[in-house]
Amino acid sequence: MAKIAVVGECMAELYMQGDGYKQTFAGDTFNCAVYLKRSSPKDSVEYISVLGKDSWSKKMTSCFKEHNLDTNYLDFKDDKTIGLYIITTDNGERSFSYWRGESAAKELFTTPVLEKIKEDISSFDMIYFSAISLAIMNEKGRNSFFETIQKARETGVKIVFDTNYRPKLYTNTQKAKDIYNEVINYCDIVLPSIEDEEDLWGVSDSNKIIEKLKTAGVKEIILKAGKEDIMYYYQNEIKIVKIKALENIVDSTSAGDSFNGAYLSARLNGDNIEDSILKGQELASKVIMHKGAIV
Ligand SMILES: Nc1ncnc2c1ncn2[C@@H]1O[C@H](COP(=O)(O)OP(=O)(O)O)[C@@H](O)[C@H]1O
Ligand SMILES: O=C(O)C(=O)C[C@H](O)[C@H](O)COP(=O)(O)O
Repeated sequence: MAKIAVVGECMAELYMQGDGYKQTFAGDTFNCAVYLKRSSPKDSVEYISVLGKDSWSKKMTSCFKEHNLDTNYLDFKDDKTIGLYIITTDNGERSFSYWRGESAAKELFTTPVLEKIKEDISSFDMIYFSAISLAIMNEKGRNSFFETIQKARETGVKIVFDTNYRPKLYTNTQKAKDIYNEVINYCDIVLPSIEDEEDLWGVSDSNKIIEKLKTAGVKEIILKAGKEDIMYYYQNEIKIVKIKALENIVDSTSAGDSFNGAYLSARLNGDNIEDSILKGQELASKVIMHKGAIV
């Protein structure tokens, strides 16, 4: 049984259904955690976050449990709550509006449970987080987090990063670049997407994107590119996996997160890179044919 720690923020999610809105819970790291757990139910997937003590935070905790996520390192802040986002789609391509000002998750890696996390962190096989997890943390939390993953990595824990770039979470682009440039030095596996790289760096050359991560010491890189073929780097080779492009998708929300969940589950269970990419692709192809992050 593998043990995976997933660090980040889950929010209330709203999307149009019929004449009104359907409310669920979602957030990039949570989405990956759910799909990872579904893909390998025997593995333990621990969702690490900070919630409030209000009724919405309680509903969210129940939702984590319904998805069979472990919740041993959740913390709960007085006078805080959870964030909210609404999905809008245009020909299936999603965009988001956010309300996350009072979100307790901004306190990640600053609350009392941090001591327990630090003590236990080397018992995990893998730690997964995203650029969104890093962007919502305050400076103190991010520094504690970086210290924790560096120590964990020294004991053999695999560190996995999804580059999900959300400009609204930064006061300026340079801050996002600085965080990215630091964190890639601490990672074993990075799961970027061409769209994020273009948005943050203005770079769409796949070889350049891979070269930069490789130079930082990343050993496994899977470059997602929507409906385009996937380029990967592993054991000093760069290769391409062909994918079947789908037209007329319903909602691209969570394409990357579901891909990551199925991919990592396959890797943890001994599949090779190409088979794991195909499993990620297969799941993402189903998810984008439905509304919402969790289908
Ligand atoms: N239109 C599509 N047709 C087929 N597969 C897709 C399509 N859109 C996304 N995918 C799958 O989902 C993965 C992640 O999509 P992408 O849009 O690159 O990530 P993100 O959601 O992080 O922006 C892709 O690598 C691919 O496997
Ligand atoms: O944007 C955020 O802060 C969220 O967490 C909301 C969404 O659930 C994810 O962004 C979906 O992620 P993708 O897999 O890239 O579509």
